[in-house]
Amino acid sequence: MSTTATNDNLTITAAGAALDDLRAARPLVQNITNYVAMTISANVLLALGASPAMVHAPEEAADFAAISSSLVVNIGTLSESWVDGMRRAVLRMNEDGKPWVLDPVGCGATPYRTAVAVELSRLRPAIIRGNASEIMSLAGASGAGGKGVDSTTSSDAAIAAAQALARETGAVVAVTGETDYVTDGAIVVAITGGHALMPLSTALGCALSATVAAFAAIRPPMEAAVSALAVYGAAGALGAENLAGPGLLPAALCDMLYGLDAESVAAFAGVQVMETV
Ligand SMILES: Nc1ncnc2c1ncn2[C@@H]1O[C@H](COP(=O)(O)OP(=O)(O)O)[C@@H](O)[C@H]1O
Ligand SMILES: Cc1ncsc1CCOP(=O)(O)O
Ligand SMILES: [Mg+2]
Repeated sequence: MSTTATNDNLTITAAGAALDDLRAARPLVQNITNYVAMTISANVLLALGASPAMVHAPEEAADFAAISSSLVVNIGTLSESWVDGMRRAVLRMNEDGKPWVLDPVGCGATPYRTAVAVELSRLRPAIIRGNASEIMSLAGASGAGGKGVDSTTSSDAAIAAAQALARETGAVVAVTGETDYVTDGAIVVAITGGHALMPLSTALGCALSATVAAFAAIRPPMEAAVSALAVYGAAGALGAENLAGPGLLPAALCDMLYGLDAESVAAFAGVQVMETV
């Protein structure tokens, strides 16, 4: 595994290679996620070739972190005991030098949710992945909008906030929408793919954050985030191709992730390095 992301690693070809490596490694991914997202996140990870486990109790969250390759922390249906489990798990991951991903679901919707998202973002996540309203709110940017857990803002409008958040936290930040963007505060990478039906099926963003955690187990943060978004975007585009609506999309997405190869990733998604500050 390379330890630094150069622009050579931030390509659609590198994303296809990362998918092969992920299937070979079969990492154990701990998920502290919400009630809505648990089943689709586990199915997406299994279809990709990773091993999911949903473990959030404060009594065991840190012990499970000790045996996991990576962790996703998702605040979708948070309560104080869950947040206690999150803190314990991330501290253990940090102690062991292993990556974890933050999904700040609904950041900005309530003061409690925002405060927890801000606190977790300062605990050194490797990657933060959210929709445009969540990332702008977490960055303290004006005009974040947001409607509960849904974005009311385009990802294009959130690029500067994502860069600022990356600089402030040291995390790689992935902001998703019609076009996805990944930044370490300097480089910005645009990822195309996906389908307009995806935001109409609940928890596909959460399952994407779990996917980002799986790739973080085998790649450094920039490359992990870009690869995960490209692979997921290709599977989403392929899966939604002949559907009448969003109902069957989660199943189609899993089928496409299961069968995806590097050629299909390159055909149905794109990766473009936009700028280096
Ligand atoms: N209009 C769109 N066109 C294509 N893909 C989209 C669109 N909106 C969201 N997606 C995709 O849906 C997935 C979830 O992203 P998003 O809807 O932004 O997150 P969340 O569910 O957390 O709000 C990502 O893979 C993203 O690229
Ligand atoms: C509907 C809902 N309510 C609380 S968490 C959640 C799922 C959100 O999933 P996503 O962020 O992937 O749309
Ligand atoms: Mg979300």
